[in-house]
Amino acid sequence: MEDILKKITDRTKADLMIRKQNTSLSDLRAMENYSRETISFHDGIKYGSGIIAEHKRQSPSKGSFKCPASLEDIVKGYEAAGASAISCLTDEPFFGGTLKDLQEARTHVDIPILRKDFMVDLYQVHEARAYGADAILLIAACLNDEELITLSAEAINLDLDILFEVHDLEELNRVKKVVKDFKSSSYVIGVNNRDLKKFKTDIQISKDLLEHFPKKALAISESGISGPEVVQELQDLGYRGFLIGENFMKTNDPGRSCAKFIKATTL
Ligand SMILES: O=C(O)c1ccccc1NCC(=O)[C@H](O)[C@H](O)COP(=O)(O)O
Repeated sequence: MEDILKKITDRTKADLMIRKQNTSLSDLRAMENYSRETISFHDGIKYGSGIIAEHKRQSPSKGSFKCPASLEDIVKGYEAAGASAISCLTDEPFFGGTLKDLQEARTHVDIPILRKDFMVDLYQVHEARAYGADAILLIAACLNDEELITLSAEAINLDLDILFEVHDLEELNRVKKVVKDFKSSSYVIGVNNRDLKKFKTDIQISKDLLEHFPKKALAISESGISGPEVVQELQDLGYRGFLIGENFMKTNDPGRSCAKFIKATTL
């Protein structure tokens, strides 16, 4: 596991001990969103613009984005722009997000929402459900094979879609072993273009890995997508989804930036 991921997941595990003491599983199950009907993240991407627009206040690589817009304006703006889904960061120490952000976003939009966090424990899958997510992120680099299987089974059980994230062929092969036993053919695999050691992004990683994808997977490219021409290039290769944060959050009006971006990808 890369150092920054270890740092983040160590902190996540420590924070989880406190959250579990404060809020039991039955408290989570009693929350209103826990029993709502989820919206398909997979279908939202497959049949929409493919843009997964991210709400993130800060990141380890870029620091604070100092975006003056409110969460409400941002997520409503993303939906109005034609985003297929929203990615909502809920990690607080490194990304400045909260579960309350997820819960609030849910009240403002009707498109699917991905809980963007570092999932290492079944409890977090229940949190995602309780706070209004439709999908969770499972990062192969943070999980061993058994954990990947256990967390994905729980997500499916709770009607949550899964975005499996990989950085290289070895991780992709591990995810392929997990999804081959899935009854449903609707699974989503994302390639993260960010090198977590150097914090540099390179879309060549997406280009190189696509030929190794399982045929039925919906392919997503994540991070460092700098403009509509990159989306076009990756779309031509077979990518269907594009997870974009910085490009929108570094502007004063992320919704407007997203609208311009989506318009330019469909010209
Ligand atoms: O963004 C980071 O610095 C980062 C560092 C360590 C782990 C994950 C990190 N980012 C999470 C993401 O995957 C991105 O927020 C997402 O793909 C959007 O990327 P971008 O469009 O480059 O903001």
